[in-house]
Amino acid sequence: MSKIRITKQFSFETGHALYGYDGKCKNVHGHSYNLYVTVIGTPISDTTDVKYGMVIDFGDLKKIVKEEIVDVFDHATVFNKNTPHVDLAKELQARDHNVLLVDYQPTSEMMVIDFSEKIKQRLPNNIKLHSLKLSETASSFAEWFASDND
Ligand SMILES: Nc1nc2c(c(=O)[nH]1)N=C([C@H](O)[C@H](O)COP(=O)(O)OP(=O)(O)OP(=O)(O)O)CN2
Ligand SMILES: [Zn+2]
Repeated sequence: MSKIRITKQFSFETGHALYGYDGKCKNVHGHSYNLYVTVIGTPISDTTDVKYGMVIDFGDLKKIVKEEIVDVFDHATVFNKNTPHVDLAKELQARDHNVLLVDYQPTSEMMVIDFSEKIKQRLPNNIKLHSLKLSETASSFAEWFASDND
């Protein structure tokens, strides 16, 4: 049976700031992120399986990505916890804001690496993460490919 790639798109609104950056993105601001998740596998060939003909049910993929990423990042503001922004984060958290402290500079590149690790650990053994595309503006995106990183 052929290997097939399937893709599901997700969107979420997230704030961030790039501490130490030499441009406007050092300021706290937000993006309407789009995330394209592509997995690869063989469509189920067992005619008695309720998932017959599917690599993975889009709904099952949605559940994984929603729990690991969308529900965590949507309407949160992301700061690098290794920078003085941690003080700002603590102040916001004390005022009941949804703040996410991460162990990296929250660029598209670093976020997509983080997302790849989170999604990979939730996929069934027979399904492989093929690639991710994360766009933060209409003209800017970062991509992760398993083939570049295995
Ligand atoms: N390699 C990266 N460069 C920049 C990132 C990033 O994640 N990776 N992020 C930013 C800012 O967070 C912000 O996204 C600005 O990006 P940019 O595409 O420059 O946004 P503009 O609105 O200026 O884009 P135009 O569509 O060209 O107006 C900065 N750099
Ligand atoms: Zn930005």
